[in-house]
Amino acid sequence: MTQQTLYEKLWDRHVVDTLPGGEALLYIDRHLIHEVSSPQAFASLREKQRPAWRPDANMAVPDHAVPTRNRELGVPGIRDGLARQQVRRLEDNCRDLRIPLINLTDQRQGIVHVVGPEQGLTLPGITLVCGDSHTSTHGALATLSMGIGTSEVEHVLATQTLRTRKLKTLRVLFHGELDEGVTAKDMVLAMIGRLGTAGATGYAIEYAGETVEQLSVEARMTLCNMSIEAGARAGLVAYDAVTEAYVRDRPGAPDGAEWDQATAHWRGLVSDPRARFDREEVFDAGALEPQVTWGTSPEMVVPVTGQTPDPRTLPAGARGELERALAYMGLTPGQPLEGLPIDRVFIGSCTNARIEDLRQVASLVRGHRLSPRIKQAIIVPGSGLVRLQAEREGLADIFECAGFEWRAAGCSMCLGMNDDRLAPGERCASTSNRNFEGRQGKGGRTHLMSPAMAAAAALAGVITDVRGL
Ligand SMILES: CC(C)[C@H](C(=O)O)[C@@H](O)C(=O)O
Ligand code: SF4
Repeated sequence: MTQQTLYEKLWDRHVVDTLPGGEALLYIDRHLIHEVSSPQAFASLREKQRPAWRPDANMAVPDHAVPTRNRELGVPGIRDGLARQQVRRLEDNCRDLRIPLINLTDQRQGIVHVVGPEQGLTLPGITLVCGDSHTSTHGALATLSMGIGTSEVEHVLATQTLRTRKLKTLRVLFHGELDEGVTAKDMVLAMIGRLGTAGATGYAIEYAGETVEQLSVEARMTLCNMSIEAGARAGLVAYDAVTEAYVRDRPGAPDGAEWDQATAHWRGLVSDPRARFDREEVFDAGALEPQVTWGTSPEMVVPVTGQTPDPRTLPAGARGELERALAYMGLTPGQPLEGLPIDRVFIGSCTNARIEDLRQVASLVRGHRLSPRIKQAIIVPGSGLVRLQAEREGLADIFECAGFEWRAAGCSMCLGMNDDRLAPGERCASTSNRNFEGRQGKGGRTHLMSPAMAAAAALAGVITDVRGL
């Protein structure tokens, strides 16, 4: 029997046609929509008077531009005019094309990549796209998921298909047991550190090995989420009993006889034992330390016990990027990361704002107070349902007693498109996925890390090794 990788199986089952020039037409089972990347697509369809081909295959939710305070005010409560218009336009567009929308005041609202899996809109074996690069997140459920551009959003709305090229396959194997305080975030940051931000360009990454098998679906989402930060278009984890337990009873999951049929099919969503990958990378997860980025790209990452690099160790022509990053970050060559004073803490984003992330933070900050050095520490749940769950479990009280601000769901300070921003020069311990210049606000300095490490930084007021807490 031919041996196929998971990616190849998902691909073959969705190809509608092969096109001249090496592209294929791929059937798209699920399309998720947010307010930032969709307006032109809707406008163009309106101009051409084209309807949505399958409105019910879509789901829209505003997340990027939404405020994380005063949410009871709904859309009129959005202070920024542009943001208000974006959210309003999403509502209007969905009404016009009869596309289901989870609106701002709906309890299920949240970051599109948190909402999809939570609602069972993301299912094993399907193809899923969204006009957002972190759509790779959904691959944690053995879903072929990819970020697309605005013109492709239009194409998917109109035809329920995507023109795309087949990716190469990269298997990233993690062996060994993670140390206490070391998480999926550290695994993926270490991977990006080794591969570089363009290291997996043109590939779909499948995460495998016993470390990955031991991870929860939420942690697998953290891995898949940041695949794009290594240049990969998609991330995948094979279907197993962990996946099955996660999907069961989700609102969009099949039930009754359909559940049995579906799971019988889903159990085949694994790479065959002798399937050939185009490339393989192996990591010793047991030797991993908590990771922290020091620079302005996710690949500029070191273990927390490490230090910033020294550009002088590179040939003269190659120093520019490091020098610029160090200058922007206000750091010097060879400076240790541990002990670096932090101004703000952001715990949130589609990488790390699910309930398990919040439980981990709560377990560390319970009964403690934020360091007086910290100007502000915010915790932004990935969805309204995560927020509700955290409140039920008493986590929100723990956060507030410790001095954190407890907010409503959205992308928040992951990117400066809403009210939550860094001021110039401020240094932030952040659980998000991008540390580009100005990403969290003009002149802001971002250090990416796990929720556990961000919690440790909040208590210590400086970057600190969570293993010592
Ligand atoms: C605004 C949106 C299109 C963008 C993305 O594609 O990823 C954003 O979510 C991000 O994280 O930078
Ligand atoms: S949380 Fe951040 S990375 Fe995720 S979709 Fe929103 S802006 Fe993009």
